[in-house]
Amino acid sequence: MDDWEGMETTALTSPASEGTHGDSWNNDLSKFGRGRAGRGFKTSFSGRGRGFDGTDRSELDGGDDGVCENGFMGGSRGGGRGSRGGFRSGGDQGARGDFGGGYRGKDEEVFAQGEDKDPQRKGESEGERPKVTYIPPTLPEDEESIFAHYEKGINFDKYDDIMVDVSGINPPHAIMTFEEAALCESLRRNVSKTGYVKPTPVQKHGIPIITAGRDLMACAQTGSGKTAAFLLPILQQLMADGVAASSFSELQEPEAIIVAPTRELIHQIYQEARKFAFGTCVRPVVVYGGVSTGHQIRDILRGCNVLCGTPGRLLDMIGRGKVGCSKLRYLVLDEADRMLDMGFEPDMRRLVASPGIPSKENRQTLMFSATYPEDIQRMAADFLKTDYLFLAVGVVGGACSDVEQTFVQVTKFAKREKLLDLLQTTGTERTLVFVETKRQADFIATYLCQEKVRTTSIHGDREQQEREQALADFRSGKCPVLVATSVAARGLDIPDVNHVVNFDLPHNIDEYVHRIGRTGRCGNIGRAVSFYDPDADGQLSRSLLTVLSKAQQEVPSWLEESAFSCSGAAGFNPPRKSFAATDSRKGGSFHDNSTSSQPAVPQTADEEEWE
Ligand SMILES: Nc1ncnc2c1ncn2[C@@H]1O[C@H](COP(=O)(O)OP(=O)(O)OP(=O)(O)O)[C@@H](O)[C@H]1O
Repeated sequence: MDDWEGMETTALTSPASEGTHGDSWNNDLSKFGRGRAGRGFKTSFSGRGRGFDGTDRSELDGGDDGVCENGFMGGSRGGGRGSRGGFRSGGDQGARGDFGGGYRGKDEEVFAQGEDKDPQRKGESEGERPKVTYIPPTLPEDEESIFAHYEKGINFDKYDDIMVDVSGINPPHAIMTFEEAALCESLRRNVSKTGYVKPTPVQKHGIPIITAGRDLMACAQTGSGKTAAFLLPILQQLMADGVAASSFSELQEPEAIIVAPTRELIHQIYQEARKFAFGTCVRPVVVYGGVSTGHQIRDILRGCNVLCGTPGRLLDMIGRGKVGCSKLRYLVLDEADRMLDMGFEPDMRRLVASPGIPSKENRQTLMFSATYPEDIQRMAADFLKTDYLFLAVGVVGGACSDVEQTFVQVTKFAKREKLLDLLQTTGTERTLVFVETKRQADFIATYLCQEKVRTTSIHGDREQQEREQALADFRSGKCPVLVATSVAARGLDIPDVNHVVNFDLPHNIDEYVHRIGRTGRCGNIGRAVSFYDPDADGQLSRSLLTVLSKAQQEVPSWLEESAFSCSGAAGFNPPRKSFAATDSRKGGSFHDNSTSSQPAVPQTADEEEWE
C-alpha cells in the first residue's frame, strides 16, 4: 500500500452522522430529529400545520436517494453543526497544518480548528474519522457524450452589440472568428464538434490577450462563455509548444492549474477541458473534496498537464508531494472575486507560495468572473503582473439582460405558499430555487415533495454522491425542481434552466447576479423571480435598483420606495465595498455605497460549505 492510501481524506461527517444521511428521512421519525435538518424542522415548522409528523409516511418512503418521486429522500448528512465545527475536511488539513482555522466566507461555516463547541461531537472530531471512499462514476468516453451541448439562444448574436472595454497598456487586437485564433487542427475540430460557430465577446478579446502572454482580469456576464475563453488559448499554447504527453510519474508537474470555488463547478470546468483536449496529448485531471483522495492521486499520477481543483484538495495534493508547481505556466482563477475574498484568499496566497512555483513575473495569471468588487480588484493585483489587462464586457457586476427579473413582495411566512403557486404555473420546466440555509434547503425540498412537486436539493451538508445525484436528476429532468444554497450560485451551466427563484434573497448583490445567471445563458431567455421580504431585504434594495436598471428591467415602484426609505435610515446599511463599474485602476467605482457588494459577514447558524 502506498503511503497515501493510509492518509485518506476524512469525511466531512462525523462517525455518528455516517449512515444517518441515507435513512434519516426514511422510516424512523425518531432518527429525524437528530440531524440538523431535523432540528430545524421541529423547531421552526412543526406547529405550522405542514409538518411531517402528521403526514402520510408513504410520501416520504421509497424512491432514489435524494430524489423525490412522492417523497424527498435526501436531506443533510445529519451530522449537525458540531460535526464540522472543528474541520472542513481532514484531507484539506493534511496539507494545511499551519492553517489555524478562520472564516471561510460569507456563506460558509465559521470554523476554528480543533474547537468544537458541541460536547457530544467533541469526541468524534478528536477521534478516528471515517475515510471518504466515494469514487465518482467514470465519465463516458464516447464522443457523443463528450461533445453533448445545448443550443445557443436567440439572443446569442446580440452579444456582438455589448460594449467592450479593454484597459491597460498595449492590448492585442480582438479576433472576430475562431479561424483567427489559429487553433491547431484537433482543437479546431473539437470547437466545431462542440457547436461553437463564432466566439463570444469575452472569447474574441480574451483569447488573443492570453495568446499574447498577457495577464488578464476578465469580467463578462454570466453564461457568456468565459470557460472557453481561457481553456482554448491555454490548450493551444501547450500544443503549439509541444507539451510533453502525460505519462506515469510519482510527481506530476502540470503546466496549468485552474481553481474554482465549488466541487461541481470545478468538475464542469474539467469536463470542458477534457472536451477541448479530446484527441490531443494534453491530459486534464480534476481534484476536489468529498471524493476518495487515493482515487484522485492515482488519476494524477497517470499524467497531468492541466490540473483543475478546489483550493483545499489542490493544496493537499501539493502538500503530499504528488503535484509539483515548477513547470506551471498558467494559473487560472475562475470566479476570481470569490477566490480572493475572505474565504479563499489565504488558500490562494498559500497556493502562489507553493514550493517551486514560478513568481507572477514568470507565469501567466488569468482571472475570470462576472463580478469584481473594487477592493477585490485591488487585492487581485498582488497576483498579477503590473501590466495586466482588464477586460470588461458589458457592465462589470451587471446581470445578464436575457434574464427577466421580477420581484414579489412577500413576508417570510407566506413564501412557501407563493413558491407552490409559482411552481404550479411553471410545471415541469426546470426551476432552481435558492434558499439561505442548508436546513431551509432540506425543509423546502421536503415540503415540495409532500406537495407532489418532484424536487431534489443540493447544499454543503449533503454527501458528494448525493450532490452529484441531485444535479444529475435535475439535469435529466427527473426532478425539475432543485432547491439549492449558494453552493450552486456560481458557474454551473445546466441546460434548460428556465427559472430561478430566490426564495430567500442573498445578502450580497454579486451573489444575486450569479444566482440569476443560472438561467438566460448563452443567448437563451430566462426568468428570475425573487421573493422580497421588506423586513429582511431592505439593505439590498438600492443595489437591486441599480442592477435592474442597468439590465434594462422594469423597477417596481414599491422597490424604489423601499430603497429610498432604507437608505434614509442612518446606520441601517452595513459598511460595504465599492461596486466597481470598470477597471478600478481607472477609478471606476460607482462610489454609491448602497449599490455595492458587502463584505462577507461571518454567520454562525446554518452556513454553507463551498468546497
Ligand atoms: N462561442 C460559443 N458558441 C456557442 N456556445 C458557446 C460559446 N462559448 C460558450 N458557449 C456555451 O455557453 C454556455 C455558457 O458558457 P460558460 O459556462 O463558459 O459561461 P460563463 O461565462 O463561464 O458563465 P458563469 O459566469 O455563469 O460562470 C456553455 O454551455 C458553453 O458551452
